[in-house]
Amino acid sequence: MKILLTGCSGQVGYELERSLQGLGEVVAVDRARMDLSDLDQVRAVIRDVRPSLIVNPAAYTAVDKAESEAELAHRINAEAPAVMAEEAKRLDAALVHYSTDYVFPGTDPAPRLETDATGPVNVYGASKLAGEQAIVASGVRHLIFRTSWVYGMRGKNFLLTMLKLARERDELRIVADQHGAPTWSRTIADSTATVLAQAKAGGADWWRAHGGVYHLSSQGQTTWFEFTQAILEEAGIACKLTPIATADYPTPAKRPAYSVMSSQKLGQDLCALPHWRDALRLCMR
Ligand SMILES: NC(=O)C1=CN([C@@H]2O[C@H](COP(=O)(O)OP(=O)(O)OC[C@H]3O[C@@H](n4cnc5c(N)ncnc54)[C@H](OP(=O)(O)O)[C@@H]3O)[C@@H](O)[C@H]2O)C=CC1
Ligand SMILES: Cc1cn([C@H]2C[C@H](O)[C@@H](COP(=O)(O)OP(=O)(O)O[C@H]3O[C@@H](C)C(=O)[C@@H](O)[C@H]3O)O2)c(=O)[nH]c1=O
Repeated sequence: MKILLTGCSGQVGYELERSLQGLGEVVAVDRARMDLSDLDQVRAVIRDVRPSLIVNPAAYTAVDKAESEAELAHRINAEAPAVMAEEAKRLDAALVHYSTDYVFPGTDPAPRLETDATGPVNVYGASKLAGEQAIVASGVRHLIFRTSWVYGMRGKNFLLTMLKLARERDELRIVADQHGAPTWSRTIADSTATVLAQAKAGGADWWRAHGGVYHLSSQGQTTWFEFTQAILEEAGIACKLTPIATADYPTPAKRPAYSVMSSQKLGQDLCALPHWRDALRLCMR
């Protein structure tokens, strides 16, 4: 199996480059080799590499900035995946793509299922949903993993921001009315590899039976405030934490109040997922 992996400098891409090694030859490309805002280049690289599988964790992930860069976010998160899908189909290859809890409006306080109605409340979420829809519409063999609140010990993420701020400030004010499930980048990469090992063994029949959209988030749920408490507890850092309302932390992008997803479908069919608190402990150790 020849795997074209995008975004290998990102949180998930970095972990995937390691996790996918046992599955075949991994051709990992970064922005310098394949810029997702250049659709001709995306097409050309795929035609040059001729993969049997494309794994695409690259994305425009700056949620607030996307509000003022909607066109760029849409090109990277929707149009580039559409080109990947089209080219993968031409090659009879499969496509693994990542999406987000932010495709949901977050108004209903029950874990979302894959079959639930979407309705993004910000530009980033809308661009990611458009990417999902383009892939599904293309008819390519695909897996779309919707994940949430991704963190790890490298890259740009909430955990590293909180560790930095807690060392610099006496007090942190953190929103306590947005609910979600923090998910370690390594959990995403290892789960992807587990599922792809099954796909490799099962061939075309496997994709017919199991292809589609899956929620891939850690078990349990929390708020950004409680997540910060847990991070500082693991790091042994004492800093005053004050819970605040979303309204007291104005941002350019609106965020869903409740974006917990049920990963039961993935857990039952293909791969068990850890509780967010256990994964956080493991990550920080
Ligand atoms: N981060 C999160 O909290 C969440 C992420 N997701 C989804 O999971 C997936 C992985 O996210 P994550 O690893 O956290 O994201 P990161 O922001 O850590 O990494 C994004 C990657 O995309 C690359 N990239 C961005 N723009 C371009 C471009 N124009 N051309 C080529 N590469 C580009 C970045 O390259 P460079 O280093 O050069 O910028 C980087 O390698 C994405 O699909 C994201 O939407 C879903 C839910 C939560
Ligand atoms: C820095 C900071 C943030 N916050 C709030 C702002 C926001 O509501 C919440 C999270 O902040 P962030 O901007 O780090 O997180 P955000 O960029 O919204 O994270 C999202 O990223 C994209 C890519 C996804 O797909 C989502 O699943 C989700 O992980 O924390 C505070 O309350 N206090 C603070 O000091």
